[in-house]
Amino acid sequence: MTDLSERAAELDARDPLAYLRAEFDLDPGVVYLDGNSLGAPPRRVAARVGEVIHQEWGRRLIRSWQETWWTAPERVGEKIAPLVGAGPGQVVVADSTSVNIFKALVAAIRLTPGRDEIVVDAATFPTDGYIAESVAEMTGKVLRPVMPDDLGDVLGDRTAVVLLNQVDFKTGRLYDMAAATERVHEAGARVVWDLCHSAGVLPIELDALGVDLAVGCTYKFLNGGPGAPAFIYVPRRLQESFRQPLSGWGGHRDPFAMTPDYVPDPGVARARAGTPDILSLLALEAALEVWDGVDLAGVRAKGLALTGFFIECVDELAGDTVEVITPRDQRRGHQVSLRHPDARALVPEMTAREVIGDFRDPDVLRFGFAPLYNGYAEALRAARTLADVLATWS
Ligand SMILES: Cc1ncc(COP(=O)(O)O)c(C=O)c1O
Ligand SMILES: Nc1c(O)cccc1C(=O)C[C@H](N)C(=O)O
Repeated sequence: MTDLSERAAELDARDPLAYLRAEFDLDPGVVYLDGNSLGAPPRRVAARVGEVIHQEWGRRLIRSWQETWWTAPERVGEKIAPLVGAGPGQVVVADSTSVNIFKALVAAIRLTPGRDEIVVDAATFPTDGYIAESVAEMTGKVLRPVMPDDLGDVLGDRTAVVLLNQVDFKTGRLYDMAAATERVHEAGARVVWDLCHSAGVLPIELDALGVDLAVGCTYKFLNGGPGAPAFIYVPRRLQESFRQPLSGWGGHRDPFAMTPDYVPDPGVARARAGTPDILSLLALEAALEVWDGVDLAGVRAKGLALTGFFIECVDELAGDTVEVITPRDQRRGHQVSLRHPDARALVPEMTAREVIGDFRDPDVLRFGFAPLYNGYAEALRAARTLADVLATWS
C-alpha cells in the first residue's frame, strides 16, 4: 500500500503536465475519471462565454455574424487541426458527430461509384452503426458489420466505405490507423475514422496516413462542454469531389448572396450545413486554448503511464475480483475498462465515494484518464475506492 502511495506521490511530483490541472474548474474532493464521456471545464470558458453574451451578442448584436461569428467554424477547426495531424484548411467544426458521420458516409459513397457495401465496426458506439444503417437504406447499399480485427475477411471490390473507430468506446482498445487505412485503400475503398475517443489522446496523423475522411467529438478529451459541436476532416485532395448530402446554406460558396441555386464552398466549409451554434462553438474555442504549447507526445506518454499505473493498482488491490479488458500493452487509449458482473451497481457506489467513472452494458466499469487534469494519486484513490467497495460487496 505504502509503496503505491509513494510511487503515486513521486510520479505526480515529476509530472511535467501537472501544472495544467489549475486550468480546470474541478472539485478537489472528487476524482473525475469520465473525461472520455464529458471533459472537465477549463476555467477560461466561463469568462469567455460571459464576454460573448455581454459583448458580442449584447453590444455588437447582429453585427457579430459578419465580424467574427460566421467564420468561427473554420477558425476553431484550425485549432483542432494540429491535434489530429491535419494541415490548414481541412478541418471544420459543425453539427454533431452523428450528423458528420452521415455527411461523411454519403460523401464517401458518392466517391466510390459501382460499389455496394458499407463496412462498419461491429462493436462501434451505437450512433455510428445506426447512421450507417440508415445511409445503407437510403442509398440502397448493403451494411456489413465486422470486428475491426476481421476487416480482411470482408474488404473487396464491393466495398464502398469503411467506418472505423480509432479507440473502442467500451474496451478502450486502440486500433492501428495506418494499417487499417492501407488495407481499405488496397481494396479501392474509402475510410472514415471516428476519432471521438482518440482526439486529444495521442498524436494522430490524418494527412500523413492519407485518411479519406474523419469525424470526432469535442466534448470528451477536448473539453468543449456538453453538446459542443463536432469536427469533420476533409483533406484538400478530396475537397472538390466531396459532395455531402446536407447542402444547407452554411456550406454555400456565398451564403449571404442567398441565391436559389446551391454552389458548394470550394474548401472545407462545404462540410457545413446550417447556422453554427455560436455559444457552444466559442466555448469550445476557449477550451482549446489550454492545448497551446502542449506537446501531444507528452500527453500520450502521461496517458499511458497513468492508465498503466491504474491497472497496476487495480491488479494489486482488486485483481482477484475484476478483469481488466483494456489491452495492457500500448494498444489502448486513455481509458481503462474493467469487467465485473455487478458493474452496474458498483459505479454508483464509487460515485457516492466521490470517484466518478461510468458503466457500459452489460458488465463494464470505465475509467477515463485525462492527462491534462488527472494525476497518479487520483488513479490510486480510484483503485482503492474500487477495492473498498468490492470488499464490502455481497
Ligand atoms: C465513438 C463515438 N461516436 C459518436 C459519439 C456521439 O455522437 P454525438 O455527439 O452525435 O452524440 C460518441 C459518444 O457519444 C462516441 O463515443
Ligand atoms: N454524448 C453523451 C451524452 O450526450 C450523454 C452521455 C454520454 C455521452 C457520451 O459521449 C457517451 C460516450 N460516447 C461513450 O463512450 O459512451
